Amino acid sequence: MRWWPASRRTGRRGAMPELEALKKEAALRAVTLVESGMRVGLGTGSTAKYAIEAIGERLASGDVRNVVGVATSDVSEALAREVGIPVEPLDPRPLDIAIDGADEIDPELNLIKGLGGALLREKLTEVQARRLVIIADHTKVVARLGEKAPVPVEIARFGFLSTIERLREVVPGGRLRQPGAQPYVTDNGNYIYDAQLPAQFGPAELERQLKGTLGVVETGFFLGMAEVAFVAAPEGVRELRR
Ligand SMILES: O=C(CO)[C@H](O)[C@H](O)COP(=O)(O)O
Repeated sequence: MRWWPASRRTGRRGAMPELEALKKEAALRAVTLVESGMRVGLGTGSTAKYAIEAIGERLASGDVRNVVGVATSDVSEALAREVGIPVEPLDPRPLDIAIDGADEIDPELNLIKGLGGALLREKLTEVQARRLVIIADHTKVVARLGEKAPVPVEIARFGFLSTIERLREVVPGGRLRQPGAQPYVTDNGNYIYDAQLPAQFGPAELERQLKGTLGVVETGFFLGMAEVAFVAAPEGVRELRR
């Protein structure tokens, strides 16, 4: 584990609320790993947004050249284009690096992702990255997954009530994500079921059971995928490795 004192990286803090400033610090640290010519997986969420903006700034200043992004959501693709990052669709070639946020990070760097709704495209993209770099503020670090966040499970719309019944046999607690009158719809046209994790469970076994449930498209468990996490706290940015 390594620390960078906050003052050495960003100097004076502005009026940005503290957590936002921390997310940005983590993002800026990760973006130093982007080099000219790289194909970069662009994550989704309020932390990944800072990384996308910073990559755009590095391209605009000429600090790096010929960087191409592969976006994990429609929102991130739009932002990437806005800040001048050329975007390509995902194809079978490996990505040099992917930079993304997370909802929870355990000591083994297993993750819960998908509270932002992009888990399927994130997993499809990031599994092809030579390095998955996670950026987060310190509130995302937990001793065990499920401490604070549910695990989002993307499910097909067709027959979703039946799928939820089957899911409840695996994880009794949980609910369909429904921010308003209608369920939340992912970029892929699916719904999300936010499953409350039992107190005792093995993430790999639960992932296997969830993936084996008819109607489940993908889960927000990202197990054994992240190489490093840059976690920003008031004391500085910690580098966590498995
Ligand atoms: O997995 C994600 C989106 O699907 C995000 O990376 C995750 O929800 C963290 O988001 P934020 O940086 O806004 O806290």
